[in-house]
This record gives sequence, structure tokens and C-alpha cells, in this order.
Amino acid sequence: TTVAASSRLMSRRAVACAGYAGMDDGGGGEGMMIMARRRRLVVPGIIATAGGGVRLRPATKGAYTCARAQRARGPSLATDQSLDIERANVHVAYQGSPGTAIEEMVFKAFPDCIAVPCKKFVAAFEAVDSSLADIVVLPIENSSTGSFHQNYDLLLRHKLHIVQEVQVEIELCLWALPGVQKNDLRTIFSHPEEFAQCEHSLSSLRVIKKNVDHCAAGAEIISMQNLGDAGVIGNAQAAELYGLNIVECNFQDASPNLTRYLVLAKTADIPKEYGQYKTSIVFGLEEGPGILFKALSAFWMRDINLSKIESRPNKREPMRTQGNEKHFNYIFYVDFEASTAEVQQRATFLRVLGCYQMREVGLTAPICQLSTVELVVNQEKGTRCSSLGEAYPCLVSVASGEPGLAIVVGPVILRSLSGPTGGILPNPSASAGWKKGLGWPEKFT
Ligand SMILES: O=C(O)C(=O)C[C@]1(C(=O)O)C=C[C@@H](O)C=C1
Repeated sequence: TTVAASSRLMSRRAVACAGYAGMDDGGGGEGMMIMARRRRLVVPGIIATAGGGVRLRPATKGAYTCARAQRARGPSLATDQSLDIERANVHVAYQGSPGTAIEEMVFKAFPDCIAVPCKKFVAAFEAVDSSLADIVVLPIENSSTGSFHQNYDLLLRHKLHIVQEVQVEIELCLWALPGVQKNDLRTIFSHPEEFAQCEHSLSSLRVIKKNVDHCAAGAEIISMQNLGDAGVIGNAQAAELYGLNIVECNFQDASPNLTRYLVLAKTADIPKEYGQYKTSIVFGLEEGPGILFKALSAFWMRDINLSKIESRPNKREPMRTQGNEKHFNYIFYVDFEASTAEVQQRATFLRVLGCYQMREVGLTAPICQLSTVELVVNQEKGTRCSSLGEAYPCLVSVASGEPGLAIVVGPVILRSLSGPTGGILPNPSASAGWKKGLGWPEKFT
């Protein structure tokens, strides 16, 4: 059976590897066609390190330099202000390998892309940092288990901009070698987040859970070692690819099971037309009663919908002192359905992580749209912008420490496509940083 198992795996993997090398597998079947369209980049000069990072091979050993990578894949759009992430051949980095849920999402969202699978997310971020890939795709939240906390930390550690978010429904299945029943299972492999999404389903099984980076890694272990008492939780694609049978479909505790992914690039991709979009910021606050409430009231005063707040420990300054007491110190990640607001008046630091469009793959209905009325003033530079696109670079520079104060005034939010619910006047007390003499923007007076 070992031979049968490995030849089964080999034949499946031959298809996967044809995809990996960017070769046409020559098959005429529907599945083969899909694999042929799916191109993955193998970067020969990249060495995975034990810590999951990547480093480039030294030049003497035939380095695959950024310049060579660039030549191989044509002109880079990484410095182009109008980065088109939905173009053909956009290079998409992610943590995963053939058959993973994340890869399925990548090909759903970017059907003509070149996939750049990496061992770890850190390596995927580095691939974009070093221009080997245009964008990185990062899971950030699941509809039943919530935030992927470690991935929030990655957003801050790297200087990439969020350029899009994509929500995907992922059906999880339990699979094992052909002939293996649910009762035979003693070990189950999966990604920790996928275990969490199936906690209730798993409670009836007496199994040991083993974490792997993604479901395909677990499937490969089972297939290669011919483990007749092990299963793996993941999406259906990997089961097919690694020659496993589905023991149970819809194994996740809640349906639909949605994962929200962020797409990040080196350059901010500012929405040029007003549509359904979001901004993500991260900030720290000074000590004091109600400070978070005051910062967030800036959104309320402008009728801006906050869609998510996440607090994380401030790793650089883990403790703050209040009187004689020491407390944990936090930073706050906030997503809101508009452009940036004047939180920076109260923030000890603030970074705009991105302003981006929201996409849903196979899901329904936009919730809110922003009208074209938007004005930003950077007092020091006296810049007035009439669109979010114009305003964004100024907001980013102010947020990253340049002198000045950028304030978004307005905006008028259309709650439905049928018409505005009314404009929001800037509230003087909320705009305390506004310099006298500049006056209120005409559009709002
Ligand atoms: O195990 C896989 O196949 C994965 O792709 C893992 C993965 C991901 O990285 O996107 C997939 C979905 C989950 O919600 C969390 C993790």
C-alpha cells in the first residue's frame, strides 16, 4: 500500500509540479486546464531559513537578484502609483502550497496571476519588500473565530500598504486515506485557525491535534507516510491533490465560514472613484480617562461607520504607568468605512495602513458608498485636496511624522445607492487642531 500511496501521490503531484514550473501539463481534461492556467513561481535563488524567512543565495552561487527577477517577469509596477493588482501576471505571494485554501482564494481573486507560494508569511512579505512579488495576501479574520492576531503584528512590522480586502467562503472538510473511517482517526493535522473553526465538530473525536502551516502540509504527511489513523482538516482542493478521500464535508462549526484576507503592496493604491471602500489605521494613545472614547468620537461626529477595532499589546512599550500603578499598554487597529479622520489629534502615533476597496468573492451586496465630497487640509503646507486620491499621500506623510496636521472634513456618506442621508458639518470641538484664519471649507458652511 505504501507503493500505491506514493504512486497515487506522485501522479497527483506531477500535475501540481507542472503548475509549479509554469509548464503546460498537456492534459485536455478540465482539471488539467485549470492547473495549466495556474502558474506558480519557483524562485531558484531563494533559500528558506529555519525561522521561516527567506534569504537570497550569494551572488557567487548564481543569485536570483531582484533585477533578474524583474527582467524575468517584465516591468515592475511596484513603484507605479497606479498599481493594477488585477492585471494578468500580477505576482501574488502567500503562505501556502498547492491545494491550500489560501491558494484557492488567490486564484479566485486573481485568476490570471502568477502565484508565489512561500513557506511562511514573513517570507511572503519579504518577497514583496524585495520586489519578487507585487502583492502579498494575508488572512486577517474569520467569521466564527475572529482575528488572526499574529497577522495584525505583521501589518505593523512591515511597511506595506493594504490595497484591497477580499472575503471568501471556505468550506472545510475532514479527509483521510481512502478506506479510513472517522472512528479510525487518532491524529488530525491542520492549521491552528482551521482547528478553531471546527472546535465543536472535533469535540466528539478522541484525537490528538497537530498544527501544521496549512492543510496541504498535513495532507502530504498523511500521503507520504501512508498514515491510516490520521486525518486532516482543510479545503476540498487539497484532498484531491494529495489523493485523500473526504470523510466528512462541512466540518466547520458555522456556515458560511468566511475568511477575510488583506492584499498588501509596496505602493498605496488609492481608490480613484468613490465606491465601497475602507481605511485601516493603527494608533497608540496617551494615558487618561476616556481617551479612546474621545479618539473614536471623531468618527461618530462624522457619521463614519467603524467596522472593526482590535487592540494588541504595544510590544515596544508593554507597560504604562498611571500614578503608582503599572498597566498593560495597547495599540489600536481601527477599520472604518471612509477615509482617515482626525484621530491623530489625540494619538501618540498613527499609521495609515491603507485605504482600499472591499471585494467579496461569491458573496453579496455592498453596504455603503461614499460621495465625492471630501476635503483635506494640511495646515502647515496649506494644501487643499478635493479628492481622497489627492489627500492620501498627505495623510500618509503626516501620519508618518512629517510636521503638519491633516484633517478629513466631511464626508457625506450615502447609506444606500438611492441617495445621500445628508452632509455632516465639522464640529469645532472635534477640529481643535484647525488653525485660525483658514476658515471652514465652503462645501460645509
Ligand atoms: O490550511 C490552509 O489551506 C490555509 O490556507 C490556511 C488558511 C490561510 O492561511 O489562508 C486558510 C483559511 C483559514 O481561515 C486560515 C488559514
